[in-house]
Amino acid sequence: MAVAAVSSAYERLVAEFDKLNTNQKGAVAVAGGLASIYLIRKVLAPADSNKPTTLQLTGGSIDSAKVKSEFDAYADSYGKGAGEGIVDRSKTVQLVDVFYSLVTDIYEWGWGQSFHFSPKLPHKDLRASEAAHEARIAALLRLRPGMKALDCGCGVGGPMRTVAAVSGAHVTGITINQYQVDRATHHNAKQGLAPLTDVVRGDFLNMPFKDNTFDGAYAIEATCHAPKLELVYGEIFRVLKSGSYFASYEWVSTSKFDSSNKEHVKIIDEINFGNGLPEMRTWKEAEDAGKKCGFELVMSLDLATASVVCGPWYERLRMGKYTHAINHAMVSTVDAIGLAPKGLKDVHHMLVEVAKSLIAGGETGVFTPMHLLLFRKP
Ligand SMILES: C=C(CC[C@@H](C)[C@H]1CC[C@H]2C3=CC[C@H]4[C@H](C)[C@@H](O)CC[C@]4(C)[C@H]3CC[C@]12C)C(C)C
Ligand SMILES: C[S@@+](CC[C@H](N)C(=O)[O-])C[C@H]1O[C@@H](n2cnc3c(N)ncnc32)[C@H](O)[C@@H]1O
Repeated sequence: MAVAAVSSAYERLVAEFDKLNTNQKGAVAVAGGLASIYLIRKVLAPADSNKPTTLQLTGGSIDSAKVKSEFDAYADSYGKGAGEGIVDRSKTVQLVDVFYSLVTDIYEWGWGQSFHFSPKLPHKDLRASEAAHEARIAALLRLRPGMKALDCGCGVGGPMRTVAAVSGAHVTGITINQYQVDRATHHNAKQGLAPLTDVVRGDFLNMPFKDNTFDGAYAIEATCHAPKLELVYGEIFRVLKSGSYFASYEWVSTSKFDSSNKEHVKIIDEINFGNGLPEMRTWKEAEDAGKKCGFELVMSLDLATASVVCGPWYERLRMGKYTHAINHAMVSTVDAIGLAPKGLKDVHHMLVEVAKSLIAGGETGVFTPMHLLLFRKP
């Protein structure tokens, strides 16, 4: 029956195609050719051969048979009440580890090796704008050759490779997720940055480094995962040498957020769920957390509103909405025919939805993923 339906649809298409004039036939052929090339590259071998293909998507450190049950347990850990976030905060670190096993391949496949947003720069493409956002960190920390820097929550290492390459400093990255350690180490070696980088698996609330080890530290869109900001800022303070700087691009709610506005609360709830966040802090709470740990506040600035020459930070997500739909069809297909772990389509669906919530957070202005905080250890 399905075969008959496909064959009749095909015949109707051929009949419609026959009715077109020569120019229209040419245009359809070119469009069809380009669409096929896009799909073949994405499914079998994307342009950047370091990216996983659709057929290579995994559940990270999670056994493929357990992806569905781990995702369901992750989803159940979020409260249904307004603004609740992760109900049992003591499970945050473990849930974040699961979250990154579930999303890391999809992020690399659909976004790249830097798991953050960046302001788009004039006459610069996405990669150049991303690199500039990362290089700003090296400048703020005054890094130079011979120094040792810490990347707190390093993902698969996109930012650490830029920071090491532009500054010549050595960068140690820490992430809670073993799969990310393996990916980051692989990319570092492949890009010739092994001598200037190290990646360790560990909890940034309890880091395996001695007091006063680093000449600078940074966190890009990562400390938002801590159950309490003071816990991670306090650890960073401990491992930094005195006189050195800590820079963070923080995920926070802005002054426009109104906790009595149901729409605002819904947007933030959805952002928390689709991004593995225990809760959302205000920009003021983030500033205060750093000061409470002993840091001097040197700079506090929302980069989302500081400069929007080439459109807002969420434009890349808005532009990608058709690609996300095609991606969803591809992931659902490989999931259904058993070529990807069962449950991966649920993970992808969560990301399709969170893209909309992030755009809503940006459009209403209640949320920013790039509030720059620069602290100094006295
Ligand atoms: C800092 C964090 C992650 C920030 C971003 C890197 C990611 C936030 C939302 C992610 C995505 C949303 C939609 C996905 C799309 C449906 C899929 O087909 C391809 C990947 C996405 C574009 C994905 C990519 C990464 C994000 C933009 C958080 C976790 C603190
Ligand atoms: C959104 S990713 C950002 C990664 C990287 N900074 C980048 O911009 O590409 C957040 C990172 O924080 C890490 N992380 C979250 N909680 C952590 C914890 N308790 N200890 C160590 N790393 C953690 C995650 O594993 C992930 O690597």
